[in-house]
Amino acid sequence: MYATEFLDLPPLRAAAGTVRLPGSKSISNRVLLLAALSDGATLIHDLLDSDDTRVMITALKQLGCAVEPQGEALRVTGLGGRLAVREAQLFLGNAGTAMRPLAASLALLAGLHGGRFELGGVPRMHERPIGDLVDALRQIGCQIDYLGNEGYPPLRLAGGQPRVGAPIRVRGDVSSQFLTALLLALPLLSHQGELVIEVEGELISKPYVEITLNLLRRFGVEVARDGWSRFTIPAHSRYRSPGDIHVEGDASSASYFIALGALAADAAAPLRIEGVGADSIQGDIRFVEAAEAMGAQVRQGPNWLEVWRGAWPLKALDLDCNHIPDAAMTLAVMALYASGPTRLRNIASWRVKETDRITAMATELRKLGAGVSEGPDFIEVTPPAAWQPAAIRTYDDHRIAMCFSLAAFNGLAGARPPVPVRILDPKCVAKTFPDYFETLFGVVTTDPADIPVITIDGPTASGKGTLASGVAQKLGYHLLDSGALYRATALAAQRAGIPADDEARLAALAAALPLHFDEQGVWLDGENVTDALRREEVGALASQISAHPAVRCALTGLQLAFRRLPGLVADGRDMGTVIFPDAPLKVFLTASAATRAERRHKQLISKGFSANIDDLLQDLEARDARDRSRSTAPLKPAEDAMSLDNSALSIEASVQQVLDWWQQRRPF
Ligand SMILES: Nc1ncnc2c1ncn2[C@@H]1O[C@H](COP(=O)(O)OP(=O)(O)OP(=O)(O)O)[C@@H](O)[C@H]1O
Ligand SMILES: Nc1ccn([C@@H]2O[C@H](COP(=O)(O)O)[C@@H](O)[C@H]2O)c(=O)n1
Repeated sequence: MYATEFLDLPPLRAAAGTVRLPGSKSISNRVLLLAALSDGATLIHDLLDSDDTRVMITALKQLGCAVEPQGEALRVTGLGGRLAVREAQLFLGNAGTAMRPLAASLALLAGLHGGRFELGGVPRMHERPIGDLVDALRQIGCQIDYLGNEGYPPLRLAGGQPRVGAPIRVRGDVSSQFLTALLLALPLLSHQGELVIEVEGELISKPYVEITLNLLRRFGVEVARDGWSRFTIPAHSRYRSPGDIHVEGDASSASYFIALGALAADAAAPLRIEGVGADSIQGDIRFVEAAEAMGAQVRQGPNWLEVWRGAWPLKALDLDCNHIPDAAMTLAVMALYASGPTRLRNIASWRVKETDRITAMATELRKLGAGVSEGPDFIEVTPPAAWQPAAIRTYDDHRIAMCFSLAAFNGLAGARPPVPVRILDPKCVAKTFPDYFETLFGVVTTDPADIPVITIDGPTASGKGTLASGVAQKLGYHLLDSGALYRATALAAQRAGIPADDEARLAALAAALPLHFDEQGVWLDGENVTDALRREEVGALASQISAHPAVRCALTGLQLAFRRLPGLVADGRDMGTVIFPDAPLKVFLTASAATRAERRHKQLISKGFSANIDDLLQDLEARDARDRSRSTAPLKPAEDAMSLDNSALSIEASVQQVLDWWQQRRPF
């Protein structure tokens, strides 16, 4: 997951490959609760692992429910409609799919068995209405108090005497989650008799209620429905665990990849999406129809989709989106690529989601140059006449972050030059799709020249690696320690007994190095050589063999391959001059020889190597002299490099300086 302050997406061009979707959030949290209310154990497969499911799991554990991993699945041992814990304070983050159903279930359980529960979340959760649900629960005798503002969480659920009686009336035109919460919880009271729920107003987001009914059925509760206005829970309904249950992929998350296929995949190599398809029980699967109406070509199987570009530009749309409220946000970004204005109607629920999504989408789309008009329940988007680079605010709303990533394809819509897109606070995607951006980068391609590179060159022990790693971490970029490639060649040569002057054999060795990098370090032929590479004699040998042009040539392709999305920070001697001469920021890092010898001394001692500071000083000066004087790719600043002497600068200050320079070069 990108836990950076922002993530810059360079202009993207094409998409192909296969995406495996994470589990559906709506299904995951409903299944967790139903499993917890049932008798016996339920083994849940393919559950979504995200912020919203984590708060639900934590809450269930606090309530005394056993939730344990079993292989790749999660085993939930239900409480059988009883209370194991009578008092708890539950933090539910910003998860509406946890807050509403837990509020209903715990209000009933607290009344039936005696209990006291407080439910709260992040500040935005305390701005999301829950009054209609509370009013419905009070009709049957639940005792619920508002601990903050009337009509909003946090809530206290304590006491009361829930009783079956007249039909329970609930509003259906603000959020369908109120009805879902009642449907999931009321079987707890059905030992007293049949329960009837009557919906006031036009029920919105009906497909989500269908998911609820479908899952209740899987857990043994058959709800009868009369249109969308009257629901009957039979007397003596009991939650029965189905034993095993599979969570299908998230259809709302599929929308970003369906859109991606429509924008940037070719018929010869469609984008394949696995986890949802024609058999999906999620309403957002109907996003497929909307995407097709805009021009997408789609082939589907029971649990997969293949999507590629059909009409181009996309066709403008005027659509009632009440049935796909979440996925419809993706349409608003697809609208940037349409032939005219696209109007999305009947989306008033956007205003009470993670943020006021109508206002947020309008504000951010305008930043890209789109014309946008909005009303209480609609948004109309006119594609930009001139695209602008934009830093997209995400409002702690995962869907805003994910759908705006699609704006990075503006080059396909004729933006000249194509503009990058900055996604602020990209980690908000953790709510439903923690590795969304990694998944995206796995199936998109761009012109390598569009992938930004920051080069950091300089003499031995000036702090290049430390600086490069600090900058890469802040930007979420990949890291290339090119010295490690020369050191690995040196180590392999030492082990193979190849002399330092045998250029041909050394080059052949370098060209076929069985080298692999991961979070644990550098692996040579399956052995972790991270520490071995740092030995001084390996560095000295690396300096000798790196003077051979054939060795340098053999390692060039490997270095270029590090230029991957979303960007690269590369350190070495010739990063800015030879390997990445087009890098938009080049830094030449220096420090006095004495300072560098002292730092290297400390570094070696801390790794358990013995070292003498005078010898180190001599060695590093000799190494620098050789690196500077060789004929191929000598150590020198690129003409357009920024010089940084960090002799008296802390690591943090050095990193900040480079980030400041980088920021000045960015168009945001
Ligand atoms: N600004 C700084 N202030 C103090 N110490 C630093 C600073 N920058 C780096 N160091 C320390 O100096 C040592 C050498 O740094 P580093 O390994 O990053 O240098 P390098 O230039 O990459 O070396 P090499 O030439 O071997 O690749 C490390 O122990 C690091 O923590
Ligand atoms: N781009 C590069 C990087 C390194 N070298 C040579 O390798 C030696 C070891 O590098 P470290 O950065 O790990 O110390 C170095 O002395 C250089 O001779 C290079 O030539 N080009």
